[in-house]
Amino acid sequence: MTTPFDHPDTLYFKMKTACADDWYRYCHHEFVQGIADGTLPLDSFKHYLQQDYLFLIHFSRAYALSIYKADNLEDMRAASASVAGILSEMNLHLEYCVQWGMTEQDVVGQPEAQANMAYTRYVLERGMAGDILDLQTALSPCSVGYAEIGYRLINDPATKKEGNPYWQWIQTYGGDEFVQGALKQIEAIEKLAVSRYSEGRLESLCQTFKEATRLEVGFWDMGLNQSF
Ligand SMILES: Cc1ncc(CO)c(N)n1
Repeated sequence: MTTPFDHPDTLYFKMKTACADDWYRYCHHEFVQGIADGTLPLDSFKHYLQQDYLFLIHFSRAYALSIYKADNLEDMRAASASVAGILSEMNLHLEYCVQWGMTEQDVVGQPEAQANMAYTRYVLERGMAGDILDLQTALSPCSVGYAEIGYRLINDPATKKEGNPYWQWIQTYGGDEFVQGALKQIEAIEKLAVSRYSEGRLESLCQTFKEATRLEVGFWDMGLNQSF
């Protein structure tokens, strides 16, 4: 399947293909398959979604750091729109939680799973220790990966649509708004690369991208196993 995310001459594509095996494990994880065919145990999804709510709180902090680290006002505005996008993505989670009789207070009162803490703090650390390109690289497996997954599931005829309890999730991440946000993220990296990329940085950037991708795999595992 050709996707809007795969332009071979982008830095994003270079970093993704440098960790192709990990990327495949992320995008084709058993958890994702269970969402696609509706067979994922509901308790795994509930655990995942509550953890993801906590994830998005820290993830929006990391995106907020990209406002601080931006090179110019235009990039600050774009980063600010991304923060707003994440804070509205959280509404999906709350809608599901309300159906399960949970309030926002119940969700934010949950302990944070280790896989969750590892991922969000890793991204924040890359952003604090590095520059804006390191930070945007650490953020990208999250924002682009979910769009790639959602886009594939929406367009795959094998995906169960009717009666799939996870269809709303698929629609959120495969929907136009999220996909456009992901394309903006790829563009943002391209734009930063003009002034900040040199070949000497490639290895370290690929490492950051790969670690974030592996942490995404760990996040699905955490959901599936309902672990803390
Ligand atoms: C763990 C994780 N990765 C990516 C996204 C997409 O924003 C999300 N909601 N959660």
